[in-house]
Amino acid sequence: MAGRATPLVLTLASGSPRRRALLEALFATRSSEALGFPLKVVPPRVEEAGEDLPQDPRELALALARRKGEEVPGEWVLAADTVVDLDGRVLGKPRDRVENHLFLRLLSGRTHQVHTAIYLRTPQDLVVEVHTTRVRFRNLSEEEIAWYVQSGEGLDKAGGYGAQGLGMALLEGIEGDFYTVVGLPVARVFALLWERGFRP
Ligand SMILES: Cc1cn([C@H]2C[C@H](O)[C@@H](COP(=O)(O)OP(=O)(O)OP(=O)(O)O)O2)c(=O)[nH]c1=O
Repeated sequence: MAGRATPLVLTLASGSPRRRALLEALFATRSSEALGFPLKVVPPRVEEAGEDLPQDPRELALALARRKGEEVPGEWVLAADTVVDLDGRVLGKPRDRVENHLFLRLLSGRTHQVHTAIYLRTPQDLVVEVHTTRVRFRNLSEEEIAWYVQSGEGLDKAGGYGAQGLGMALLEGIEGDFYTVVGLPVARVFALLWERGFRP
């Protein structure tokens, strides 16, 4: 249409339904516009393991977010990676229910860190940074852990739990941004987009 700028589209380089839902919530005011929804989702195909990856949990999150973002074409591209860090030990997505149980036993009664790295490529620049939130778990009984694990909720999530779901029952407290735990520091992403002229 003459005189009207082409609306900007952000490509989310992620297969995570959580990241998608958070961005959709952020962009909700645009959902009814004839201009179209400013979000496109392209899950990256990357290997999230390998000897060439850093051991340090924060560096690992940064390397993986970068790897995901570089995989996906587009002018405005956002990728992220979330790592659960228990005193330097990385707890990824549990392989199965047995490992999920083990992870929760490790997390029980202790404080861990959740690092979410973001990679934002824009027409102007590239921002790669990591955000950290501290999460404290209650003392969990074996029975409680078994109850949670059988729900299956933790299986596709770093550390084996979802703070936004049933996992809320496991938490004693959170210090920092909640959305960083769930997979995307939304307010920071919003600010970065806004500063660069992208209006969600
Ligand atoms: C700790 C925690 C993690 N998670 C999720 C967020 C991420 O989706 C996932 C961590 O795995 P990631 O590898 O960061 O993301 P992903 O594999 O789900 O998606 P993609 O790589 O395509 O972007 O764990 C929660 O949903 N809630 C939580 O409380």
